[in-house]
Amino acid sequence: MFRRARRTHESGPAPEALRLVKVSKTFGAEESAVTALDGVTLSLARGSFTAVMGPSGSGKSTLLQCAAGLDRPDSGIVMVDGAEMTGGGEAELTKFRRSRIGFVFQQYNLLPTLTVAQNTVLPLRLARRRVDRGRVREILTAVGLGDRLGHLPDQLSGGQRQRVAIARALVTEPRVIFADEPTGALDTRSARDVLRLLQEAVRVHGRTVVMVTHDPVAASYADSVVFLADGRLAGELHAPTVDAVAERLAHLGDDALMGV
Ligand SMILES: Nc1ncnc2c1ncn2[C@@H]1O[C@H](COP(=O)(O)OP(=O)(O)OP(=O)(O)O)[C@@H](O)[C@H]1O
Repeated sequence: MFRRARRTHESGPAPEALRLVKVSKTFGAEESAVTALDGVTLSLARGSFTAVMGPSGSGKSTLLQCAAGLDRPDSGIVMVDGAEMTGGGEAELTKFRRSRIGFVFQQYNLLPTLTVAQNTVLPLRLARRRVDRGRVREILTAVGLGDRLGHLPDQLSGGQRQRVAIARALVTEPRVIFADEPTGALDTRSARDVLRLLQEAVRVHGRTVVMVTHDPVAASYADSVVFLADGRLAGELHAPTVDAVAERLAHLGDDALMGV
């Protein structure tokens, strides 16, 4: 069962959208075991935009997958919007994801035989929720695709496809949107459009966004950056600039090389 956390004082800190407590995940067994996450504890406020960065293999995608309920940690607790996600069965987890979580992937993950509008409403259909066509048109217009509702994905550019994916993530009004390298396959200008849309989801619509990226420019659109190294948190940077992020990343590399 998903347990709802008891309310604490009204005047307490900003409500949390996401909390991870000592989350660990190991792949493989014995000699071939790889600890991808090693006791990660993290708390993100509602309405925040956080980038997750770190060297290749540091556990970023695993963190996102576990936090989003796409994978299960071996131990630890994941709470989304005050409800614990790590307890229930598969059906319950799916329901939980559909109601509270949106996803944006590097390769868009659109269904090729469905139109832009049909791809966008897919999460509503899967959750058997009502489709408000006016609202769908509004969301697609907001991402700059108001005149592409009937197009198929292969009639769109990469940037346009990613904007459909963002519309699809927004349509269920999720608490948290997880984005795994959302600009990894895009040119600079399309990447900027996508990052601005994610920023707008946070600033205008109060969503919480967690984005894995390798790119210091992309990370600079976030409110803060958390760094991972060897499956552990390795620092945080608020109001990140491109230079500050790049410098911190370079030092993470040094630490890894020195085996720190
Ligand atoms: N399904 C899996 N089976 C076995 N090992 C895995 C699996 N997924 C991840 N790993 C291992 O766990 C570690 C962390 O991987 P993860 O993909 O989370 O890192 P990452 O920081 O996202 O890397 P990258 O930046 O290269 O995408 C790596 O050593 C990886 O090889």
